[in-house]
Amino acid sequence: MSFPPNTAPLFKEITQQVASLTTTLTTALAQPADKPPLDFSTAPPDIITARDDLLEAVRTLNELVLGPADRLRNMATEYSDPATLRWIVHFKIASHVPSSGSIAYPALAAAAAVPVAHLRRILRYAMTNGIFTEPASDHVAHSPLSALLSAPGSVLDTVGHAIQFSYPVSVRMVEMTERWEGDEAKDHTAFNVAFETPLPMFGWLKGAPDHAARFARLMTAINTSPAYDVKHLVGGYEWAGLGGGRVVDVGGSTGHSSVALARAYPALKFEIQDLEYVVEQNKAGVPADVADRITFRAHDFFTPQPSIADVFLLRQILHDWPDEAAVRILRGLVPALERNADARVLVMDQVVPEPGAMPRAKEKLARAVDLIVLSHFNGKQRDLADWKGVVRAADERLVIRRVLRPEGSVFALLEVGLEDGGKAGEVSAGGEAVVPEVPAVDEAELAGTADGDSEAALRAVVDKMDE
Ligand SMILES: C[S@@+](CC[C@H](N)C(=O)[O-])C[C@H]1O[C@@H](n2cnc3c(N)ncnc32)[C@H](O)[C@@H]1O
Repeated sequence: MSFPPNTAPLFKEITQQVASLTTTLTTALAQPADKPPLDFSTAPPDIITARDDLLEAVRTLNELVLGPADRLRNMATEYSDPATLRWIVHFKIASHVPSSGSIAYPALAAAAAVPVAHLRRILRYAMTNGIFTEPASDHVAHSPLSALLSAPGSVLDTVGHAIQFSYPVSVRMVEMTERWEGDEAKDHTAFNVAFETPLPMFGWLKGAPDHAARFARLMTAINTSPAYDVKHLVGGYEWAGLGGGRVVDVGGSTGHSSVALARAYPALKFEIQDLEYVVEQNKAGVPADVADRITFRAHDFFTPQPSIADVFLLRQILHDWPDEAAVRILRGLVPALERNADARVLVMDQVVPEPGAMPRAKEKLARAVDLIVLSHFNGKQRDLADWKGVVRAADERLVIRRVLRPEGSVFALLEVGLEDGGKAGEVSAGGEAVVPEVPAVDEAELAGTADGDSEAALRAVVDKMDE
């Protein structure tokens, strides 16, 4: 028996990567070699890439050493990791452990109101994952990991939401498929099975204030992280070229995108559209310096667009919806595009890469988000073929003219317009244009392929729903 031949070279490569990253951290960041930063998210891009490469190499080495059978066994049997974490978070164990020193198991059990026998066995398993330590016989103390679970903060919010909300949903995907066989209704999901409710997730959250508040904090944290920053919208498109044009921010929520754009482009005017109650909540909150150029309008985006504008912005809207709904939202904008030959739709959302096109860890994360939106509310993270499918299904004259990828942004900008709008390819790219000029290519790519077939099927479904 031996390890695969590429094991030793990989180990050597990892050693070199560790040495190089350590040097970079100590010199570039003046970081003591024995104390690496815990949070790499704010590090310069080259350091993040070096760390990603190292993690990928370590993962590959781990897989080589394990071999196929043990890799599968590990994947299948590590369910105790999330299960114990869920128990610890649910009973708020970490908050009862002192920040320094330790506490005896019976005292900790009494403080958390749990049976000491369960506590001891579950914590001793968790300790093998580095959560808590047992520095003296029958005493529990914090580890760096458990300390993060002891007080409110973004780590506890992320872990708590994942483990108490999404994890029970994820294990119900079998029932979702068996019960609804791929039906895309928002109330036919693994969430509905796990939470035994007929309500769609966002409707259910309205009646669950604790879950809703944590979810809102999490969304705020994500939306304010660098990859989601609204600066990518502001700098990623040729807004200045619109002169004194009008932008409709469809599903604009609080209007933070429009406010940022209004500040950067003093000639532009904005209308923020959303559901009536959202408009009522937000219309008084527009900052005074841009208030004269921003208006609100209650509008359901499943109905025809009433406003005239140069740009209809759909930021983080369509991924919330299954294909048939995304098609109806886009279709609602077509009359507005017909009214103004210069008008375009700007979709800011993720474009999932082709399988294998990015490092595995990143691809895994992107695909995990896709499974979350599928299992929770029948949403969809789309690749380019999916985007082309929904766009063409909305109206056969509608095309993706360009896909712009602002550097550092998790989202791409898809410029969508009517084929006969006469604007294709005229505007220079504000980021990397991966599809410089699309219509003819789209037709060829879609025709006769599985995507073309699904687009036709999709259009038929939506046409039927419209009847
Ligand atoms: C994920 S948020 C995106 C908000 C904003 N565009 C952004 O980028 O942060 C989705 C928004 O769509 C709005 N929305 C949901 N259903 C809607 C509908 N039928 N018509 C109009 N807006 C709707 C929600 O109220 C929410 O503000």
